Amino acid sequence: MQIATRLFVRNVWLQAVVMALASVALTEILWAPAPVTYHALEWAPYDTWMRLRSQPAPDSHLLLVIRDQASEQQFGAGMWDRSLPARLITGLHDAGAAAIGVDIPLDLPSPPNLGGAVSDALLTEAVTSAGTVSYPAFSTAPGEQETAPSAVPPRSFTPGRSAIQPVLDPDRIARRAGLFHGTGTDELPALGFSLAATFWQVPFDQVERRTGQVRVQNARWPGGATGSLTMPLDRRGRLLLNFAGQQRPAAFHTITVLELSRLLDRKDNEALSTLANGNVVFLLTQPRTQPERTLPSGDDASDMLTQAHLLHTLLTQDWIRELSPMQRLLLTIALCLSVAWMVLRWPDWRGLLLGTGSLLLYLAIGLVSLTKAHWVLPFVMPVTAALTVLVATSLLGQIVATRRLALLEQDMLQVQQNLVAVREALIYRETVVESLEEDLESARAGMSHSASREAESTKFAAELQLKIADAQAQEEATRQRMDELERQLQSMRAATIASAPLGNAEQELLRRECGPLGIITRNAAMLTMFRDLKKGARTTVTVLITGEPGTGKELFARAVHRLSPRAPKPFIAVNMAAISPELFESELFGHVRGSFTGALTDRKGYFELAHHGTIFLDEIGDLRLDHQSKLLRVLQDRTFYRVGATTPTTVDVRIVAATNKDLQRGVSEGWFREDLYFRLKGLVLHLPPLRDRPDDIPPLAESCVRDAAKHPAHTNIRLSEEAMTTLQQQVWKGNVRELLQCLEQAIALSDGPIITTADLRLSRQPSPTVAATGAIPLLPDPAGDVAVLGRLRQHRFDMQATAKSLGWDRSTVTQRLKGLCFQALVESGRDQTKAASALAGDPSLLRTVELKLMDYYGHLLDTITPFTTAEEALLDCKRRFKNLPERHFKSVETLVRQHFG
Ligand SMILES: Nc1ncnc2c1ncn2[C@@H]1O[C@H](COP(=O)(O)OP(=O)(O)OP(=O)(O)O)[C@@H](O)[C@H]1O
Repeated sequence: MQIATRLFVRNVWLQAVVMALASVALTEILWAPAPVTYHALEWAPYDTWMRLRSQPAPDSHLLLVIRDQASEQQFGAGMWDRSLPARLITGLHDAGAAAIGVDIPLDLPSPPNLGGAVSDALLTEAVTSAGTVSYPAFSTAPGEQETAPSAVPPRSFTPGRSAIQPVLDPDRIARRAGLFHGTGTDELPALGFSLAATFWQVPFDQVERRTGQVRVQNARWPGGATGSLTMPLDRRGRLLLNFAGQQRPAAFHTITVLELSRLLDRKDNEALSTLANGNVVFLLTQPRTQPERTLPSGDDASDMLTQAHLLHTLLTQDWIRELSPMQRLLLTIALCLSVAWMVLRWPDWRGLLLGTGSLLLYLAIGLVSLTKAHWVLPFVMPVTAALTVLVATSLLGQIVATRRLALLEQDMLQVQQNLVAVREALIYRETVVESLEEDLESARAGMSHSASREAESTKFAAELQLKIADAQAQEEATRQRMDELERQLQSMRAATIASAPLGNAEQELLRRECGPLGIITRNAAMLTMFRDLKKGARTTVTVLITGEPGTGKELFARAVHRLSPRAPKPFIAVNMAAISPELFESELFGHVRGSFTGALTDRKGYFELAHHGTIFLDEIGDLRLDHQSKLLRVLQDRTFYRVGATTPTTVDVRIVAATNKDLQRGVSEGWFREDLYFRLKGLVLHLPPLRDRPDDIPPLAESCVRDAAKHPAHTNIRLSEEAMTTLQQQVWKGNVRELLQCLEQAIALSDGPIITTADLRLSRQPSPTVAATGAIPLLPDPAGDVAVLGRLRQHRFDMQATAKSLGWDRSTVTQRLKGLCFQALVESGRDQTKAASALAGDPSLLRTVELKLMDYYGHLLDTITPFTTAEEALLDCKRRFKNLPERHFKSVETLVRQHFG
């Protein structure tokens, strides 16, 4: 479960997939109870397009013979005697009609008053002798009896009995027609399809039926060309209709029954041939009866008319295609996936914008594909699922961010624990190496004293050397592991710093707003000040920024300008302390030509250069009193005289001033004019020094290192955790400027990708920890032991790093620490914890020092235990600890005597 959560929290793609699938499933469930609304909305674009598109020309091979008022006046208003259609069919057949469709169900007999069996016989004879007539089979089952293309081998059809029922969608609109209806021996072709096949002269055994399509081989077109064609059907064998015109009979070529009858009466063979020869003729002779179907245009139509639209679609071969359910589902998932990914990838307003943009793009593609390529893309499901995913993913983004942070902290803790364990292992390995080296030294010393056992001693020394090499390799491996863990921890820290939002939402927002202005801070007081700055910037109020050097006064002054409506106009920064007194007026207010020697041309002063913009009067507290009065005038009414000018100049400038002096004190001590002070004191921002906001050190340092990493020379450069701690402990008198300079130097000097404490070169300014704890009363410092201890603490008792920073070899540092440990043990009455804590200074280093101390003392005890007297033991210790500074050997002596005493 834990693993799955971690995987989910860390993998944006996984989150996107889960969100997309969940949203699609949810949307399916939500729409399930409302199929009618769903269908109406889903097909709204298609229906609208069918209604509004420019009307395609009717197919020239399709003629509708319709029953109008004049025909009814002539032949009666109700059902007609079937001898009339019999006559029309024979006439049309004789005129060369390729196929004829009639709307009379021949299965049902005529009523006796309309000719009865005689009329039926006449019509049957006409139909049979024409051989190309299709008519509706009488069926009691209305509606949707279409069948999916089955595995039943294709049957042979002849024109004749056909089905005319359209397919109704759940919203009762007829948008499709099946090509076949019924099953098995009851199966009939749709009348429109039957007529098309007759028109193409396709024997029905040439019709191949497959899932999703019907293919017709050897179709013959007017003019003699032959070929095959494939009709795209849906899974249930239905063809989406491409309706002709306004979906009324008038959309086709038409002639009335009366007109046709008259042509036949007149035996106008030429006119008849023009109308019928080679064409399909639809005879609509029946009075309007129910049921009438609703078409996408909203018009009602008889089933025969719907068949005419099917025939029109087949003859024009202008198919409208739709996706299979699986394709629709995949498309919906793909859209949701892209929306979810964008929202998760950019968890701010950009994600929402891009997500919404993708949705709108999809809708646009859907409309273009329908109207230009005649593909119907799904609409309701993708839109609702994408909207669901947009909202749900935004919420998930927030939850995941919090969870990710919690996991990161958990991981960090784990890595920290590993680091502690590896550090301890390193200390152990260092000690092993050191002890072996001492043993080797001692063995070598022993060799010179007893020449008789020289061979044995040499062998022992060689063995020791091998052991040392092995121990050193292990130490190196442990050190590498530690470096790796430190790097890992470092990157986690960076991630936490970068991603951890501030607890307070308003402050978090302010923190983000600071970023683009170059201001990096997480400090609550600074952020509150930035909020005031933002408000003040919109007005023209004079802003006075105070604070120690390097706290960011100029940065804030620039922010005032950039957040004000004057942002596009100039920002002129003037260092008041740097202007020479003689040129003060000329620099600030400008001069006219010839006003003094060297004034060769007219020149604008800073105030004029800042016209409509902002003038930043830096170091205003350093202004001389006489200059203060000159400045006061311009601050009062924005008017001044150029040097040598007789007319005043007026400017429109926003004034921002800064100083690191206490102007209030200046007023009371008389070196700053009170009236000028009050003039400047519009909005006062006092920037706290860095020591009062240590929480700003990590983000400032991170940002500086991140900027450096953009440079190819420093790719992947990082700050070690230890270096970061050192930075936080440092007193930064020069505030942010000094911190940044220190880091820039460290970046330039660092040898590898990790900036270490040593790279910071902070030795001249020891950390408060060292400074505060450096004076260990037990250790007089004639030989610099305090300084060495300070350096050891600075490098967290890492011998190698300390030695490197001091420019010594490691064993010298080891001997110093060993001596210090023995001395501390003596002073603490052999209380190891007390001694270790006196040396560690910082509680976080206690464990490391304790381990070292225990090892050193243990080794001493191991050395002396085999002896029976202190003198004998000391003799051996002299040899074994010969590199220990003499002053520390005294402590060894004391410890040995205490042991035997
Ligand atoms: N909050 C901050 N975020 C990022 N950079 C900062 C911040 N504060 C100061 N700096 C940087 O520190 C340096 C000094 O800042 P700035 O010149 O604004 O300080 P100042 O108070 O005007 O100094 P001085 O009083 O010496 O003129 C600049 O490089 C500035 O970009």
